[in-house]
Amino acid sequence: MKISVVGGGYVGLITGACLAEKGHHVTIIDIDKEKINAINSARPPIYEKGLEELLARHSGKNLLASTGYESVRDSEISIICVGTPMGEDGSADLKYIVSAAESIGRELKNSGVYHVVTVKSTVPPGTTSGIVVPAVMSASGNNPNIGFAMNPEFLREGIAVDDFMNPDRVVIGSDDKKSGDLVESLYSDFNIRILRTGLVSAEMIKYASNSFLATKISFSNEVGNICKSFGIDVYEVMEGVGLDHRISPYFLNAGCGFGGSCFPKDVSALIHLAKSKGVDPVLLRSVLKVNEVQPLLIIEILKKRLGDLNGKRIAVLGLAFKGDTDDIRDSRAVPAIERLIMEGVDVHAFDPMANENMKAVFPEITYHDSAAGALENADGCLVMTEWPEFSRLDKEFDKMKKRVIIEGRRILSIPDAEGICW
Ligand SMILES: NC(=O)c1ccc[n+]([C@@H]2O[C@H](COP(=O)([O-])OP(=O)(O)OC[C@H]3O[C@@H](n4cnc5c(N)ncnc54)[C@H](O)[C@@H]3O)[C@@H](O)[C@H]2O)c1
Ligand SMILES: O=c1ccn([C@@H]2O[C@H](COP(=O)(O)OP(=O)(O)O[C@H]3O[C@H](CO)[C@@H](O)[C@H](O)[C@H]3O)[C@@H](O)[C@H]2O)c(=O)[nH]1
Repeated sequence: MKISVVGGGYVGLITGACLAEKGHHVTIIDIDKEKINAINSARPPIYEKGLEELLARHSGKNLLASTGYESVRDSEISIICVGTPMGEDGSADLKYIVSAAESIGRELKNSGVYHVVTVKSTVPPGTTSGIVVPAVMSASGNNPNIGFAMNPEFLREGIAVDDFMNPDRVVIGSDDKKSGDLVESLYSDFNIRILRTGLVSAEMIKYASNSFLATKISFSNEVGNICKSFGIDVYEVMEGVGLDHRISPYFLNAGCGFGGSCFPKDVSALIHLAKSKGVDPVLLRSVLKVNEVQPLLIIEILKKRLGDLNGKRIAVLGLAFKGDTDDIRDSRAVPAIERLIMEGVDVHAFDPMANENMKAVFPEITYHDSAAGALENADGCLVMTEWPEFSRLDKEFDKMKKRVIIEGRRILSIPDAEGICW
């Protein structure tokens, strides 16, 4: 099938590359020229396991990239994957969605070929029918050959290719059968459960899924904080809790909280949606509250161990919002470093992949190429990201003045680290 993917970020690029791997002819459209050039030269603009190989196999062949929307006219499906960032009031900002929908609509003017516009971006319920449909229809001169669908994406960064290729489920929302059927045909050889719903349910499933996962994490963190005060190991507790198949063992890892481009943004958007209808989302508000406080707790523990932090040298290991990515969006390291700077700390940071990205946020701190470099002469150390390579650290901590090590993620394998909530 000929497919146009609009937006070549994490979701669009993975979607495009994976659909090319499935044999489709894909054009990725993005307004960012650098990204387009990178994709066309088979250079991944983001780090994602397996992406380089996919681009090497398909770029310039059945995977093309362009800053123009011309390919839409020739495609049977366009998939909107542009960003829906958090607005100032916590709501989802839909300006990129509107502009993408209008551009798609313009290309479909007078086209006699049936085309389905599919929204994959995370959007509030009602967006596809209330914003995308009118924008496309008006720009296309009310072309009757256009259908609409909503196909939320559940991939995780770091293992995005594997998640896209082997999802737990595919959700396809449509208000007419023909549109949904065409999108479903994209997944015909995926051998997984496909759930067909209306447009608004598909949109809401994404928010409810992310909010539930975020709730599991905040719940574990709260239980962890209680456990720590009793000297109980929350990881042992959650192992026991997660053995109940009604709960499952996943997303119960306590620590310094959830970051990333999705959980904080999507929980905030759902809170905003609830309030707009006069519903008070008590639980979701608490999920965010626990998450805001959690990274600051690690600083409190550090203070208990070291006293006044002013002038102290502190190593921060891990800047990415989780392991296996260079993405720092809403990383829990950000509020922690902000607080350290406020306390007058000399911050020495290391991340295997995210140093460069963090330099744009905190140009004033010192970055190192290795954990050992950051730990040299440090008074204390905070571990903020679950990078697997941190589990091999031990002798490196001997470079510190004294081994005062606080973990925000359960990743170290040394006996003398103190956990944030264990
Ligand atoms: N990142 C994830 O893990 C993930 C997973 C599932 C769903 N989502 C959702 O998918 C959507 C995209 O997220 P992302 O992380 O890929 O965002 P991103 O910021 O990495 O990428 C968005 C891309 O869209 C491009 N863009 C913006 N306006 C455009 C336009 N008018 N035409 C063409 N391109 C345009 C930008 O240049 C950018 O490259 C969001 O709604 C997000 O919530 C993200
Ligand atoms: O038990 C856990 C699991 C995760 N995290 C943290 O939660 C955040 C998010 O992790 P993860 O869900 O693995 O990463 P994302 O790539 O943000 O993926 C989430 O957000 C995506 C965007 O919507 C969804 O598609 C995915 O299904 C959803 O897992 C990270 O900071 C993790 O450190 C924990 O603290 N404890």
